[in-house]
Amino acid sequence: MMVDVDLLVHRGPFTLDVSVSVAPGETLALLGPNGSGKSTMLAAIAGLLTPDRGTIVVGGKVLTQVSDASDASDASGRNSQVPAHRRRIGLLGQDPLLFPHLSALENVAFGLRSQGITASLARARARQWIEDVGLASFADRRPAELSGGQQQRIAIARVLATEPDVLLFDEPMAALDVQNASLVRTLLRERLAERHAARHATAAGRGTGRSSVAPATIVVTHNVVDALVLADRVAILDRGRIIDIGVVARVLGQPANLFAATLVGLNLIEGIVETPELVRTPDGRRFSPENRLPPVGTEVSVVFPPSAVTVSSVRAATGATAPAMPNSWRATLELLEPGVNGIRLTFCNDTVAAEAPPTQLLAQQLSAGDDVTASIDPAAVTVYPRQSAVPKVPAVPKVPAVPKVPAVPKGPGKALP
Ligand SMILES: Nc1ncnc2c1ncn2[C@@H]1O[C@H](COP(=O)(O)OP(=O)(O)OP(=O)(O)O)[C@@H](O)[C@H]1O
Repeated sequence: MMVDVDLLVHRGPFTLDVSVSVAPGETLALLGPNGSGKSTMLAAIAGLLTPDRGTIVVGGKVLTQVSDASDASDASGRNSQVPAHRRRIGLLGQDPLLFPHLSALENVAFGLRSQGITASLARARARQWIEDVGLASFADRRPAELSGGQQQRIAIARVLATEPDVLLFDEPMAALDVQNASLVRTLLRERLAERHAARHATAAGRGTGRSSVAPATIVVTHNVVDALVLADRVAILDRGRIIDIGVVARVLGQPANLFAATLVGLNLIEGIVETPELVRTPDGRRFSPENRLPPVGTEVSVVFPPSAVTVSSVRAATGATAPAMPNSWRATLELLEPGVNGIRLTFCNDTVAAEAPPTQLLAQQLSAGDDVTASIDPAAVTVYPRQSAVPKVPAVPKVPAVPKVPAVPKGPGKALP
């Protein structure tokens, strides 16, 4: 179902101030630095905390309405807060939080039972869901007899079985090793695609019949792979505000802020087009990329990979004066650390990073504290107009698409480790 969120939350000196809508069947990945307010936003949507002001509307039904700093349940009747357990919102964090004394099957059936479904029907549906997450032969085990990845898959079955109107995932893969994270991610993608195929549950004869509209999904993550695999749109949250939102390819493919750029392994500097061939940055760097530039005067983002930056010792440079050429600048090496494709170099008072093969650094005997000339390959520089404000991109209902080849085997005897 469509979820519309407009929130103001104060937590000590921190303020969350966000407004976002997610369409039925759409998955929004929420990315942002530590402490930017991602979990606070989910907690408010789930009804676990009352905002200082704002509204949360799901499928046209008002779940939270707080018009000022007064208590949400005040006597005036203007404000309202539907309790968390009556929200039809499925919340899954990095901890599966299964009941330890119940079997996997009973855990999944529990949520259905609490919706008033009879014991036998709840067990039948729970068994089907456990099959769907590839753990049919583990149905009678208790959580302590399951691996972390298996427990998380049972938790996914539990949350999906109740057919919530909104799904909230708070770093669901964060506690898993790489292999299990990949399995759970694939499983989530497939099960979400199924959920998003409208009326899937009803057509399959195991839905409650109430949920003919696909849920809106929000996934909080620090992992760019989660966004690429699961999301239709990405929102970047920074210090309690959404600083960018849009389709995954734009927000992560043409990053408009340092956080998104760093996440996808790129440098980003902001500048202004000074001449048809030249961009100048506020700190005086000049870039002359090979590609055509936007019109003179346009504020732009200059983006390039660390591997496109080469450094040479100023000691070794001939006639070493301040570099006058575009695409190069003086810097002081701060840190040398292992990188993805070599040694990663960072510089004093600079957000730019470089990456160089160890042999190149050894040949120059470079170490922290050395003054260097950094040069950039102009062919590797991308320049595009700067995103000045959060773009108004409407939530777009997703076209249902169920993957043809399930990556997670189903049914007894095919359970994954
Ligand atoms: N229970 C609380 N009481 C007071 N302040 C809190 C509470 N929980 C979180 N905060 C503060 O609210 C701000 C946002 O925290 P939140 O957990 O929402 O961020 P986050 O983006 O989810 O961070 P992370 O990526 O580290 O999980 C932080 O400044 C944090 O210190």
